[in-house]
Amino acid sequence: MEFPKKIGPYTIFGTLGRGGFGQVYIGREAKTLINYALKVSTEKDSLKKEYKILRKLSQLKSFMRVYEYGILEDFDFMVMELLGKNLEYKNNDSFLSLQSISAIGIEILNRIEAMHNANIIHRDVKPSQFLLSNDKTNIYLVDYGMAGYYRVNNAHKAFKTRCRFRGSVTFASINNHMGFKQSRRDDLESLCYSLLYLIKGDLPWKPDPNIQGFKKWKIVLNQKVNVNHDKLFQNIPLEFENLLMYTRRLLYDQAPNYNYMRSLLSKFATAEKNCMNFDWFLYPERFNNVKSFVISEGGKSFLHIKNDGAEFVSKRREAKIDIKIFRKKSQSLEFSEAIINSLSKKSKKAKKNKNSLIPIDFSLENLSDRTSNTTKDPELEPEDQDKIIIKPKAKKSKKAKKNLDKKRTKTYENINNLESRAKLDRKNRSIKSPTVILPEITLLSQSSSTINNIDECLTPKNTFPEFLNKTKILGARDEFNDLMKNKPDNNCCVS
Ligand SMILES: Nc1ncnc2c1ncn2[C@@H]1O[C@H](COP(=O)(O)OP(=O)(O)OP(=O)(O)O)[C@@H](O)[C@H]1O
Repeated sequence: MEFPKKIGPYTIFGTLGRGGFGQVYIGREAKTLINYALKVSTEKDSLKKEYKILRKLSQLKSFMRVYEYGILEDFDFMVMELLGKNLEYKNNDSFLSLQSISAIGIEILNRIEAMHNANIIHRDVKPSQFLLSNDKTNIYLVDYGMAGYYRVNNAHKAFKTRCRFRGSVTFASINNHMGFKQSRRDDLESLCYSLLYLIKGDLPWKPDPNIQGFKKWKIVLNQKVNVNHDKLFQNIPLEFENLLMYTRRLLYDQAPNYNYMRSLLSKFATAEKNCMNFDWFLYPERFNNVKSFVISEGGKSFLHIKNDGAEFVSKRREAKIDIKIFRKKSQSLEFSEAIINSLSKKSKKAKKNKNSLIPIDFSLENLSDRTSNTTKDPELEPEDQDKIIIKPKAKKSKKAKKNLDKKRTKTYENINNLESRAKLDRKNRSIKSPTVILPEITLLSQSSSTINNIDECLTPKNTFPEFLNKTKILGARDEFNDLMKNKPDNNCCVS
């Protein structure tokens, strides 16, 4: 696979993913030897909006850090924290357990809630956007290429019909298929399809690869609407059906009850710490294809040890570690706990300059370097973050620093000050979503009709524009149907 050898000061040595809007490469910063994920697009300015949104979100806990945006002659690029593998099933992957999937659902729900509280909707939620953190204790939601603001100046954006489809057809909400403007509910419906995919390993609706655009969306819409629910949720706990029905019944600008959704999922994620429900910690033997390890020394220098048969070879220098003990432990839950404990003590240890040992899958796809976490302090104020962009860890002479800065400003334009983040941050803090504690739904039968009488929303329905515009919506649906009959394959923007 061809890829550019160098982007700005980054040496590219692999591809992490390919999507509709460009490529994501793995690159190493020459001076600091820190690995990053670099998203590249040949379409001018196409990454700018995503970068701005990521700058805002990266101030929040458990969101990917983004470091800089560069403009080169042929393409734009964005430098991000390098994360682990995504949760889309590959050929030989064994399916995750219900316990693990529920925990993943809770994690992503937490990310979505935090994002919604920051006035942002994702509009492309799917398992390939769920990425493991480097220590595998956390799940991140990535790719904000389709994201946008659903609320501006504390007012929800107006409802609209005949909108362009956005997102991925398999995981899109029905309202998205219908051409209705997306809001918080659409992210949550897509989350439900993602969880269903993780449970079943597949979804029954299939876009035909030979059919593109408008027609593709029409066909999948029909499949989604007409799917037999008993079959769809066969052998799956009722809570997952409730979850989907709840998100489908949310109104356009209704504040979702994230607590209710979490309560449904938490029935299956029983371990005290959410990450302890993950299969890679519960059943490490299923995931023991770990080929190498990264050892951090006080958060500064790193050793890569390759598992070369029985021999362990350090890439840079010899490691003084009893690998046998480590391997033995890695097969057990005890080891998982050890990781988590070591992580919680990580910052203290870094200060004391003691060694910590973290296993990392060394395949290119999963390759990650914990140093990428150390470039920025997530606890810093956004203003301070700006000041230390790609700040090398190693101490440099003043002259060397000056030369490096000069070189960078020549190569690409840094646009980190595109907006006043401090202002946005203040706004964020003042907006809090209402929390509605609801009684848990107890269902007697598998039929979806049983949940029809339950009203999770305390806000009267007739205050929602969708209700007021019911006639308009029905009209739009008819219009949409007519359009689908007559229109050729265009008016689409999605994969
Ligand atoms: N920070 C990262 N660290 C590691 N891998 C990443 C990172 N960001 C993205 N990837 C990998 O690259 C893939 C594609 O990235 P992304 O979704 O951002 O690109 P895209 O062009 O918008 O894709 P799509 O069209 O599928 O939505 C992801 O599924 C993930 O596997």
